[in-house]
Order: sequence, then C-alpha cells, then structure tokens
Amino acid sequence: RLELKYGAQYTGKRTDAAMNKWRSNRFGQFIHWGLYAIPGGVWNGKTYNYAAEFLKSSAHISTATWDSLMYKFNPKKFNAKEWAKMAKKMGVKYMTITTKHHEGFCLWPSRYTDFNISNTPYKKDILKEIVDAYNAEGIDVNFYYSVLDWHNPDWRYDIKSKEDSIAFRRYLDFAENQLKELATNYPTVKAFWFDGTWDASVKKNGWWTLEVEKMLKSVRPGVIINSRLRADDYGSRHKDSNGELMGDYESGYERRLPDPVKDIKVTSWDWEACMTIPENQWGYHQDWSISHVKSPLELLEMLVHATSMGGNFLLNFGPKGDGSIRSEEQNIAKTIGDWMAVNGQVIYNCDYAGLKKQDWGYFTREKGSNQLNMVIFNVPVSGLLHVDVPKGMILKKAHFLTTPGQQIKVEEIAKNQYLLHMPIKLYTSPQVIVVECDNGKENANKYQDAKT
Ligand SMILES: COc1ccc([C@@H]2N[C@@H](C)[C@@H](O)[C@H]2O)cc1
Repeated sequence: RLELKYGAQYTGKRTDAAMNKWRSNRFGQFIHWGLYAIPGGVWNGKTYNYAAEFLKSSAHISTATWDSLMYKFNPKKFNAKEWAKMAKKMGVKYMTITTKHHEGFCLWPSRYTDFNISNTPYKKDILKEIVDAYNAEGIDVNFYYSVLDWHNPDWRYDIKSKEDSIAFRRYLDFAENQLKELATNYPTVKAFWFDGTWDASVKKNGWWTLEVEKMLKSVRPGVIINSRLRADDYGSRHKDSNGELMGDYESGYERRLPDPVKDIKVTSWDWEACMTIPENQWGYHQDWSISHVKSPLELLEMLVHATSMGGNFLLNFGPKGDGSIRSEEQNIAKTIGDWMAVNGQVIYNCDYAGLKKQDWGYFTREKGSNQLNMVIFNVPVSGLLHVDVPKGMILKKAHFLTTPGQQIKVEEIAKNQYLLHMPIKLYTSPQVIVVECDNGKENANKYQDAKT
C-alpha cells in the first residue's frame, strides 16, 4: 500500500443519515440546462449530430460569439413549479442540476464571474427558484458543477509553463470560491456532482480535489461528493493508487450500467449511473431523429437494473431554451411515474438481494426485510421463473404485488432451487412478484447430487 496524502479518506459505505437518504432515494432526475439549450444543436441552419451541449466546439464557435447567447437567455415558458410537479409524478426522490456546465455560464448570480443569470434578460436567481420548487415537492436537490470551464481565461487543459501554473492556480481559487458560494447560499443542497475533471491540469492537482471535498463537507456537513471530482497524489481518478474509492460514491457509469454478472463487485460500494434518453444528448437538441430515443420501458428497466445492483439511477432531461419540457420527456415522466406509483416500494430503499441474476429480470430487496422482490421484464414462454437461492434461504409464499390475495405457486425443484409458476398471459408492463422468504434455515436436504 502506498502512503497517500490525497487518496481515499475512508473505506466502506457511509452509514450516516444523509447517505442513507441518498441511497434510499434510488431514482433521480438529471437536468442539463444552460445557454446550449437556446441553439439546441443547430447553428447557422446546420444541424450538428454531436451532443447539443458541445455545439460550441462541434460548430467551432468563438467564445465571444457563444458567450453572447447570455443576452438571449430569457425562458418565457419556464415554470419551476411545473418542472417539480412533473418530477414528483415521475417518482424521483432527488434532482441534480447543472449549476455550471463546460460553457462556464452560471445559473446562479455568482459573485466571481459576470457570466451568470443576473446579466441575462431573465435577471432573477433561477437556480433558487428551481431548488425551492423541488424542495417544496419533497425532492432533494444536488448540484452538478463542471470544473472544465471554456469561458474562464485561467482554465488550462494541462500545465506546461510557469504561466500555466499561475493562471490555473487562479482558476482553482475561482472554482473553490464558486463552490463555497453554492454550498453556502443554497443550504438545502445534498450533494455535488463534479464533471470535467479528466484533464491533466486537474490530475496534477489532486490536493485541490481533496481540499474542495473537505471545504464542502465543512460548509455543509453530510454533503455527498461523487468520485469523479477526485484525483490522488499520483493523478489516479475515482479510485486512488491503492484501489480505494474516493468521494462518497462511484460516478463512472455514464450512459451505461454495470453488468449483473461481470460487475457484481459494485454491490459492495455506493454508485450511480446517469443516462440520456437519446443515445447521447444531455442538453436540449432540436432534432431527436438523429439517434435512437429510449422508450419509457427501456429506461424503467435500467432503473430496476441499477436498484438490483445497489446503485442509483439518474435520468436526464434537457429543457428547451424557452424553459418548456419536450413532449417525449413529458411522456417518459408520465409512463415511468404511473408504474412507480404502484410499484415504487421495490425501488425506494431497496438494494441488491444477494441472489444470482436470472433471465426473466431482477431481484431487489428492502434492507432487513424478509420479502424478496422479483421484477419481471422477460416472461418465459413456460411461465416458470427460475430462482437460485443462497444456502439456507427458503422461499415460502408468493403473489403479484398488486393482487396479494392470489397466490403464485412456489415449487422447490432441487437444493436451493425453486420455480415460480407465473400465469401465462400477455403482460404489457413489468410485473412485480413479492416472495416471503426465510433465511438461516437449512432446508431438509431431500435432494442428493448426482454422482458423475
Ligand atoms: C468527452 O466526452 C465527454 C462526454 C460527456 C461529457 C459530459 N458529462 C455528462 C454528464 C454531460 O454533462 C456531458 O456533457 C463530457 C465529455
């Protein structure tokens, strides 16, 4: 083991109230909103297929030209309460919003740069309106903050000269001041989601990433920091040079999920996957026909998949420049919300159940509960759901969550193996079966292994 000054500050999962709440939330809404939402991926009549929040670079737009979009930011259809109501109906328990994306434009009236909401026609502190509206719906709010900043002249991708190190040190002070401002002026913030930390300049300043983590936790005790902020003494990111996870949860799953078999080790730490609805658009893009757009059920399966592996799922919305929410996103919020209203108990406060992944779907389990949840996406033509249980676990009664009176047959077919007999019919949404189980009891070993 290496002696590290800027490595992981602790090992294992945090078990304080703030982290327990973050973990039990499970389902969150990501919001990417900034100047990039105004052009929405189109510039001088040309549509750029790359991620809309990167239009400045994909269309080779000068910083002066891009930054003048600030004078056009005046979202006439913006209504924070409507956004929050939609999110509530979708069933999210938290929301993470881009306070500042790579473009450097700040949604809050920062003292440390004029490139912020107060110098737009909108003028008002739009971040405060959003935080207050979501908190009023009982939804926790977290802040996304990009360390990478295309606007600030002191930003550096690498440190190659004395000038670079002097300028970048000014930049790090600027960023730390902004973060202190956010943690101080928005006291209900629960977590910080850092992005734009992959460049050499940041990797060479691991000390700063720990200083920021400590500062935020002193200004806002209990606040939660993602691993993506952190670099250690040797520039190792997310996990330090001893392989220990830095920050409070792993944030390496972006537009992808851990494999239920190959990546089963993620169940031993906290993690979150963030996901776009199109293949790769975080900010609003006018034309979603350029890629696959995930269906509500595709996204719902990802949420269940994440919960089944002990992780959170952060689903991204990209509001338009006028503050309205596109119909595809409204539809997804409604469809997922309808399912969550009935079945949310198999997501909220649920975790990895400790059983082997089966083809028909996912297991989840509420901490300490003797109830096993089965969420079925792929109904087998036989109607027989195979379940392998860990030694000493016994399955008893089972029923669909929505029809507790109607028993589902639980058949023990071999040692630690069961089949549940699912009525064969057309199902048009994911089915939930709850199974009463006993642990720690040895089932009579009435099955012997074949001699081979
Ligand atoms: C160079 O690759 C990327 C990919 C995505 C990002 C940003 N991270 C996501 C969470 C979005 O904010 C996206 O713009 C930045 C650089």
